Amino acid sequence: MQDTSGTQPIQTDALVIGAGPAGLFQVFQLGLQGIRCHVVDALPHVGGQCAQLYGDKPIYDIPGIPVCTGHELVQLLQRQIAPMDVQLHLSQQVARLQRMDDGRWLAQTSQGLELHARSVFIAAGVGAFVPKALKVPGVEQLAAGQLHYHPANLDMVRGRTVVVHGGDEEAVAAAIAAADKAQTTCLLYRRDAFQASAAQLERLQELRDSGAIRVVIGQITQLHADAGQLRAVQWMDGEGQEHELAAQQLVVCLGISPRLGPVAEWGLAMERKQLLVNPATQATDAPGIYAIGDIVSYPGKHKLILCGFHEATMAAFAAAEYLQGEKPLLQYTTTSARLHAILGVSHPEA
Ligand SMILES: Cc1cc2nc3c(=O)[nH]c(=O)nc-3n(C[C@H](O)[C@H](O)[C@H](O)COP(=O)(O)OP(=O)(O)OC[C@H]3O[C@@H](n4cnc5c(N)ncnc54)[C@H](O)[C@@H]3O)c2cc1C
Repeated sequence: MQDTSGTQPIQTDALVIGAGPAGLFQVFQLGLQGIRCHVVDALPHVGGQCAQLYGDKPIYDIPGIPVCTGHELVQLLQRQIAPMDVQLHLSQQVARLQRMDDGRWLAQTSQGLELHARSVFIAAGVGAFVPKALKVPGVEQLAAGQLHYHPANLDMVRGRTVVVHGGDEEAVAAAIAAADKAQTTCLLYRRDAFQASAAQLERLQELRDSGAIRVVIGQITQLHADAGQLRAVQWMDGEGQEHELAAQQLVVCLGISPRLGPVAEWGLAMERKQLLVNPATQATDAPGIYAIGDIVSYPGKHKLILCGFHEATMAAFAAAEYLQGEKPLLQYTTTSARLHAILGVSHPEA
C-alpha cells in the first residue's frame, strides 16, 4: 500500500470513499475481479471505527476469528489487501462528487486532489472522522504549518516552543512525544485530570517532575501571530485571569468525531442519513456508484462488520459487470489459477 498525492487528476476504474473495514474489504473484492482502485479517507490511518473508536477492544463476531481487537482486525485486512496494490490518500475528505460528461465521476478532496473514476464505492460509515476545531480569535491569521490537529507525527515541533492542547490519550501522547523534540513543551487543558493509560500518565508525571513538560490548567481564549507566525497562546485560568504562553507550534487534540458531511450533498437517494441501495448489487440510484457498510440502508440491513464484507462482495460482482461489460464468473480462491496470480500465491498446477 502506498500513500500518494499529486496535482494531475488521477484516472481510475474504481474509487473507494472510506477505509473502514467495509472499504478495505471492498479493495480486496475489487482486486479479485481484476479492478484496481484508489481509496480516500479523512483519517490519517485506515480502519474507520475499528481503529478510531475501539482499537484495543475485542471483537467476537468476525467469521473464523473467535476474537481480535479492532487494531488486529485492521492489520489482518491490510495484510489481506497487500497484493491488490491499492493507492491510499489519507487525511483528506472527499468533498465533491459529480458526474462528468463522459459518464465517469469527478471526486475532489479537501486537499485539492482530483480523481476521475469509472465507478465509486461509498464506504463512508457513520461519516468522515474529522477533528474538533479550535474556535478562538486568531486561528484564521495563522499561516499553514503551525496549527496541527491530531498529527500523525511531531517532526514539525523539533527545536520549537510547542503548546499541546487537550486532555485525552492522544493529547498526552503528543505532549510526551513533543517533549523529546521541542525546545519547550506545554500541555494545556481545562482540568488537571488526563484520560490516558496508566503507563502514559506515569510518563507524563515523570516529564512534569523533570520540567520537560509544563502543565497549564486553563482554556485557550485567543491566538497571537505576527505576520501569520504564531507568537503566543492566550489562556484564561480558573479565576478568569488572562495569561500569555509563548508558542511557535500549536497541537490540538480535542477529539475526532464522525460527520456525515458532504455525502448528503451528492444528490444520491437517502433515507434517515443513509444511502438507499439495491441489496442485490449495492447500487445506489446513480450509475456506477455503489455503497456499502454502515452508510447504507435496505430492508433487513444490520450495521455489522460482516454485513459490510458481504456487501463489498456483492458490489464488486455488480461493478465488474458494469465495468467489464459481462457477468463475472464465480471463481474460488482455493482453486482458481487466475485468482492465485492476482494474490501472488503459487498455483498447484503451475
Ligand atoms: C464501540 C463499537 C463497537 C463495535 N463492535 C462491533 C462488533 O463487535 N462487531 C461488529 O460487527 N461491529 C461492531 N461495531 C460496528 C462496526 O464498527 C461498524 O459496523 C463498521 O466499522 C462499519 O464499517 P464501515 O467501513 O462501513 O464504516 P466506518 O468504520 O465508519 O469507516 C468509514 C470511514 O469512511 C471515512 N469517510 C466518511 N466519509 C468520508 C469522506 N467524505 N471522505 C473521506 N473519508 C470519509 C471515515 O473517516 C471512516 O474512516 C462497533 C462499533 C462501535 C462504535
